[in-house]
Amino acid sequence: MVQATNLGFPRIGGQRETKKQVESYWAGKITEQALDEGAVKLRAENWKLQKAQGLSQIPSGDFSFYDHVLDHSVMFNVIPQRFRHLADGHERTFAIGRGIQKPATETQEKVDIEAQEMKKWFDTNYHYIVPEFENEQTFHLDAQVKTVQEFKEAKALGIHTRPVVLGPLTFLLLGKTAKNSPGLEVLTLLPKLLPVYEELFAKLAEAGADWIQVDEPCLALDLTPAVVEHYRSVYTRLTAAAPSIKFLIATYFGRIGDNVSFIKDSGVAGLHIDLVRSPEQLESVVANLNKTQVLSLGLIDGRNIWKTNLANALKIAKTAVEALGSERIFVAPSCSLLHTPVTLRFEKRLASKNPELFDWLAYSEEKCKEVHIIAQALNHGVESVQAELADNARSIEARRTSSHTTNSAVRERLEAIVPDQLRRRSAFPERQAKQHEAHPLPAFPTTTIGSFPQTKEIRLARSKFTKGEIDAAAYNDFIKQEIAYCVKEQEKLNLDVLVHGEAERNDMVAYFGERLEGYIFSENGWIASYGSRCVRPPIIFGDVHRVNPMTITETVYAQSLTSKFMKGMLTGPVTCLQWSFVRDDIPRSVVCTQLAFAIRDEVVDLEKAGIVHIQVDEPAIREGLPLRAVDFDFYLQWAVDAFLLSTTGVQDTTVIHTHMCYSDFQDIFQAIRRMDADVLTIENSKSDMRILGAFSTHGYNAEIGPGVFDIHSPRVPSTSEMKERADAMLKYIPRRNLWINPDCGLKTRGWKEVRESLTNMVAVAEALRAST
Ligand code: MET
Ligand SMILES: [Zn+2]
Repeated sequence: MVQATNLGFPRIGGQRETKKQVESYWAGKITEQALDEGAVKLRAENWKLQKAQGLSQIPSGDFSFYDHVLDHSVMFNVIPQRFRHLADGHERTFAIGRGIQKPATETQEKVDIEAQEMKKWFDTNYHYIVPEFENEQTFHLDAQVKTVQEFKEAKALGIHTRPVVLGPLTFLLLGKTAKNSPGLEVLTLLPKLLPVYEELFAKLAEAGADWIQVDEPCLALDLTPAVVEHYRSVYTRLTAAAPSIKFLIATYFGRIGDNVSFIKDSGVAGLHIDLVRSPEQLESVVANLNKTQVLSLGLIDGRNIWKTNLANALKIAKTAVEALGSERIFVAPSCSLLHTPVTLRFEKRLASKNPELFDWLAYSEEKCKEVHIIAQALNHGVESVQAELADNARSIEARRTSSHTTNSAVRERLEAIVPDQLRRRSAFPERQAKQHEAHPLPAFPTTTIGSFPQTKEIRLARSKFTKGEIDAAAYNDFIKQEIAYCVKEQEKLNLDVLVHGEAERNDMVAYFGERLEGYIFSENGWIASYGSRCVRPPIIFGDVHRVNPMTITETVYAQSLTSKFMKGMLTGPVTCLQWSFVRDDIPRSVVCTQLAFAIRDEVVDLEKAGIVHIQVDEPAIREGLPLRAVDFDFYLQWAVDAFLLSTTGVQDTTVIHTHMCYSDFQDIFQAIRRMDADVLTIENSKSDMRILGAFSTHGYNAEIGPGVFDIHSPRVPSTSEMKERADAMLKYIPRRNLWINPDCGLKTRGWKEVRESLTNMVAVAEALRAST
């Protein structure tokens, strides 16, 4: 029998219950016990729901309040030095993720601990907390052993689950070394780490687990033969130590490639591969399995919201069944459904207002159903799911032939691109001279990345407006007041290049999507981004184009309130692409170019309206980088071209800024240079200056503002700590090129901390100017 399985279910809850509870807990509104009870309830619902959709292998241990990588760090006692004095429990886990700051009281000294570094999870917009290892690292299982607990919890409900564990190699490879342990090779920690994994697996076996899913997404990366050799020895050892357990190694987000070589003799019982991203790998993987190993087919896209073409998926599955036999086949989503919204059940508006498009969608719940249908068809013949397959075929055909997805004017404009549309008029040095002369600024100019606190009041006004409780005029007035307030605050802070604060934007991509043709919006399509934060990616279903200006009114109004420079703020084409659910019927590069034209039109209009500084954010450009080096160039070519297309329509004196955050930029260094921005503000505050080394070695000559403080943490950075960072930056960056700014937008923070942080930040610039 082919098994219908899943790799992981979203943990946020169909109506973001987890997010709401975690945030209430942080705010002191609910107790730790209530928080735990909420989670128990949600896990039970998720398991039951997956069962009801017909899955036979359901994951457990995939839940998390904050981040599953952080949970593994905690479970294995990988606690950075600065958090070790805190008692174990949620409080400490959250502290590692968010940092903590408490004022001194009579009985207690002040607490001020920086959060642990956060990074993007492979090529997704999910962020994980980076494990930090040191030379003297010890590992042991914590008292809770979350994975075992959750397995038992499901068992008590009568649901036998497949526990999910992050594999030891990926866990180590995703980590970084602590400051006190430079040069530590993380894989040398394996001998110390593996006994703890053995203990964990023994505990799971004792609790009754038979299959365990071990996630090793690093297998989709380019690995050296030495690392693959580690895979071989690690899994040979782990499987021998747990003979009653069947291990399923899960890879996803790309092809396993030659790394598959260790699987055959490693003792593992099965392998999961992503056949959505890399359908071509099926044959070679089949050839590399031994005579009993199971192949889990990732046939349902875990990264997107479109219905699966079940006929196609079934065809692939049948080839696999013919090769291996049905006992050796699992059907599954391509990766954990963490990256897909929970259920279409609450998409009421889309269902009634846009039934055509609604019919094309499948969220996690519906994807579980698709897995089941494929397994049924394989086990009991297509007749057994005739109606489901027919309905799916009808829906796929309707989307394919819909008249709403193509626009011939857009297609023609794309055909007509000429090279001049991809370059500025002069090279950077010449532009810089002209810009400094035409629009002088003090040395070490200060600015922010764009957003200011999205307060309760702002959210309330927006929600009233959306519900029709206030009209557009009232809402626009409200936004104007917010802009005025934000401008005034920045003047008081004495910042040099101001922003309007983005009060009118719920989300930096959705805001533009709502103003572009080709996009549509869900009501409840939330996915986890970091910690408790969720995002609701807009959906690109058709050819994208701009009908009207999108940001001119707000920017021009903001400029009218100040004699300082007002920076226009736009989201770049690659980020719009990356943070949307993108149509899968034309290449991503084409969609990206369509977006680039829309942004280009806006940039040109901002310039016409007298705006001198224009920022086109591309925080997601690194995130879109393919996982394998051979695929880099192709992506970077079209992605950077799209950025250039969007930004080069202006005169030399117009200052183009871009911003990037939370990724390893070293890999795309040449591409960043080719983007040819005049000013690059980049996240750096938690990365220990690693990026700056690359900027100086590779000779980056444009202006740059490596963030001097981390905006994800509620703590207020002191002037001295930021000054220290800025001094270190000056070792790499010439004085005339250094900007002083936070590492990202401030929308998640409160005004009080923002004021305090920026006061300290402006003091850094003043101190730098005073010192020669
Ligand atoms: C994730 S990057 C955010 C950039 C945006 N302009 C902001 O300030 O919020
Ligand atoms: Zn950012």
